[in-house]
Amino acid sequence: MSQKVAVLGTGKIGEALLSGMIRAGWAPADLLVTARRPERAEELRTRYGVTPVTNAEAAKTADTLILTVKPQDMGTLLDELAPHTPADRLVISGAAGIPTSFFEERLAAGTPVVRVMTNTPALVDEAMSVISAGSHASEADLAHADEIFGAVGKTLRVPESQQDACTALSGSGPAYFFYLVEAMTDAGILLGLPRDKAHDLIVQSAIGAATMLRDSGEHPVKLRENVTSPAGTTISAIRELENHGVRAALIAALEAARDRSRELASGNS
Ligand SMILES: NC(=O)C1=CN([C@@H]2O[C@H](COP(=O)(O)OP(=O)(O)OC[C@H]3O[C@@H](n4cnc5c(N)ncnc54)[C@H](O)[C@@H]3O)[C@@H](O)[C@H]2O)C=CC1
Ligand SMILES: O=C(O)[C@@H]1CCC=N1
Repeated sequence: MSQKVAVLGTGKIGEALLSGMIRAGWAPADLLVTARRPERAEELRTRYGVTPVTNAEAAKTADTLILTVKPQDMGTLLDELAPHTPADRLVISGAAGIPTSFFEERLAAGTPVVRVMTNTPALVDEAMSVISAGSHASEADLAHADEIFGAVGKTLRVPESQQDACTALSGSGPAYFFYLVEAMTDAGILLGLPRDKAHDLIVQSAIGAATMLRDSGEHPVKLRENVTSPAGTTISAIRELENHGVRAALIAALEAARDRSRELASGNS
């Protein structure tokens, strides 16, 4: 019998995962979805051929439940699921901050829980998903999570104690790059370029730099040094970045993201 997987709270991340699983060969007939609004559930059925169900039906029917609601909505969802979820279901949480113990305390004793932090490049099969086991999750459970999230990009297993740091780095990471592109495009405007041309120049430079980081085997410092000619243009820009404390700002920013992830664990809204 085929294994059924349900995505509960199918918003941006849930849909990105669902669409990637289908691209990777999962049969839509084996995929269930839940959504708060009926129009959203119908949209998912039309777009992907998956079956919308209630949260309780998903818990009763699916072997694996992937919970992709906001951290602040997780307590309410678990209240709804707990009476209907047998202890042999694999529960995978995609929420920032919430520890596996939060789920273990609210579900039947012994329920296997896996915590995953993915990111939005799941939409283009370039996600970075970081996976950790709760106290009852087996190697087979982790392998199943690897298989699901492997459909949308790379996966990495880490101890749960590192999840908040990973959330700051790769979970939120794409936003920092989008922010940089936005700011550098503004700089292009200041320098007199039309916005669309500035955008294209920066995006292609980002793609080129990202490909070199991934494929060249060189350290980022070496790659940057190769761009930085003596008495040239790049070093003039780097001096301004250092003068404005950009490195320190990035370190502080990621520390703040890590701290916010920790706060979400206590249900802070
Ligand atoms: N957006 C991002 O870049 C990332 C988000 N995450 C995590 O993924 C989770 C989802 O984030 P997004 O997809 O951005 O949020 P979203 O708001 O797009 O999706 C959450 C969905 O859950 C639905 N929902 C809430 N309570 C429900 C319930 N009881 N039953 C059924 N549906 C319910 C909402 O209507 C919404 O459509 C969050 O926990 C977030 O921490 C993780 C990695 C990256
Ligand atoms: O901003 C957030 O809380 C979510 C989690 C990681 C990325 N987005």
